[in-house]
Amino acid sequence: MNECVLDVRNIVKKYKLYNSEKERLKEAFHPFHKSFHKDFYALKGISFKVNKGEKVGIIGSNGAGKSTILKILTGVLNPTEGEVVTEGRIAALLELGAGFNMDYTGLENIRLNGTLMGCSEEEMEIKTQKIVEFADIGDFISQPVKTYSSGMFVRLAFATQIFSDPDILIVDEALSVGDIRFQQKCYRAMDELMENKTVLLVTHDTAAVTRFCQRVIWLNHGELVYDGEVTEGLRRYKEFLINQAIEETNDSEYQSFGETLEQKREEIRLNLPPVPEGISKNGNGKAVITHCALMNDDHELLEFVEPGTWVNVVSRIEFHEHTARPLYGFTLFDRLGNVVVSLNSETIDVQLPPQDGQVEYTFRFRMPDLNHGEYTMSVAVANGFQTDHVQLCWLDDVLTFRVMQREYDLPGFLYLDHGEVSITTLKS
Ligand SMILES: Nc1ncnc2c1ncn2[C@@H]1O[C@H](COP(=O)(O)OP(=O)(O)OP(=O)(O)O)[C@@H](O)[C@H]1O
Repeated sequence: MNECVLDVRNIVKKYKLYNSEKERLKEAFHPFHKSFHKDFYALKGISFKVNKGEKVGIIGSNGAGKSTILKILTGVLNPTEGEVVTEGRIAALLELGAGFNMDYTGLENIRLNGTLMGCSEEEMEIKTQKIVEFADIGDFISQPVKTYSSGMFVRLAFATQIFSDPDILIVDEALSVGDIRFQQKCYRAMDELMENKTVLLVTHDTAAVTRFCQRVIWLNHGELVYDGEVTEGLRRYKEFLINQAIEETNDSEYQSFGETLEQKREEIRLNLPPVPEGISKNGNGKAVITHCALMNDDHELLEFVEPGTWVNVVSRIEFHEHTARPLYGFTLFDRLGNVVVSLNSETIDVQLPPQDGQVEYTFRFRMPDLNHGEYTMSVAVANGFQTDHVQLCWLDDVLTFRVMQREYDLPGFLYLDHGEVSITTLKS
C-alpha cells in the first residue's frame, strides 16, 4: 500500500514586481490604493504527491520555480494559494543556511539541532559522534561556523540533516558545493540511511537524478511539465534544453562560420567541449584536435567513471591535408603520471579510412577495473602504422576523470573485486 507523505495541492506563488523602490512606496501610501506593480507568478498551480520511500528528482532551468517550491515545502515561504500536507519530519539542505547559528561552533550547532529535535543526552552523544565523523572537517568542528568555507559548511549541514533521522530529506544544489568524493559519500549515505524514507533531490545535474531517483518532476516557468519515469523525463528535458539553446542563438552567426543549423543542433546534442586553452600540444600540426570529451553512451560528459562501464573518447579533428592512414588513440595516466594503458585504432584492429577535412572520431572502450583516484588521458591522432607513424596532433592530459572510492583501500593500479577461492582439504 502506497503511503502518501507529501501532498502538494495547487500551489501558486505570486510576487509583486515594482519598477523601482519609489513605485513600491507610492503604492504603499496611495490614498486610494492605486496599484503600481505587475504580478509575477513564480508557481502557477503545482500539484503532486510523493509516497513514502520515493526518491524524486526535481529539475528545471534557471528561474523555473524549484527553489520557490522547496521553500514552500519547508515552510520558509508561504504560498499565495494552495496548501502542502506533510507526514513526518522534513529535513532540508537548502543553499541558504541549514538552521545554523553562525556564531556557534560546529559542535554547538550539532547540540542545538539535537535539542530542537528533543534528543536525550545519550542519543545526542551517539549522534554527535556520527555527525563529526561523517563531516570530517577536523579541528574546524570546534570553530564558529562563520569561519567555515562553503564546502565545510555543506559537510556539516548534510551530516547534521541526514543523522537527524528525517522522514523526508530535501537536498538542493547545496550539495554541489562539496568536492566530488564528499558528494559520492553523501549519495552512499542516502542509499543506506534513507532507503525506506523519502528524498527530494533538486538539481541541474541529470546524472545525479539517473543515479539516485526513480521519478522526476520537471518544472518550467512555474508549471509542472512532466512527472514520471526518469529516462523519459530526462530525454524530454534534454531535448527541450537543446531546442532552447538553438532558439537563443542567432542563426546567421552560425552560418557565418559555415555551420548549418543542423550541425549546430548535433553539436549541442553531443555537448562536445572545445579543447581548453593551455593544453600542451605536440605533432606536426597537419591535423588539429579542436574538441575532445569523455562521455558515456548517453553523450553525457563524465567527471567520474565507474570502472567496468563503457565510455567514449570523442574528438573533433580538422585534417589540414589528406591523411592516408589515420591512427586515433589515447594514453591513460594515473595521478603520478604513470602510464596505465595505451590504445589506438590499430591495436583494436580498426583501420580508419583516408581522411581530410573535419571529422569526429569516437573511441569506445570498457574502462578497466581501476583503483580509486584521479586519472588523465592524452589523446592523439597520427598518420601511419603503430610501429611507424608521424604524429599529427597529441594533446597532453586533455581529459581528466576520477574513479570513486572502492570498498577497501588497497594499493595498485587495478582493483579487482571478483575471483574465486577454492579449498582443497589435505589429509595428513
Ligand atoms: N522575492 C522574489 N520577488 C520576485 N520574484 C522572485 C522572488 N523570488 C524568486 N522570484 C522569481 O521567481 C522565479 C522562480 O525562482 P526560483 O528561484 O524558484 O527558480 P529556480 O528554479 O530555483 O532557479 P535556479 O535554478 O536559478 O535556482 C524566478 O523568475 C525568480 O526571479
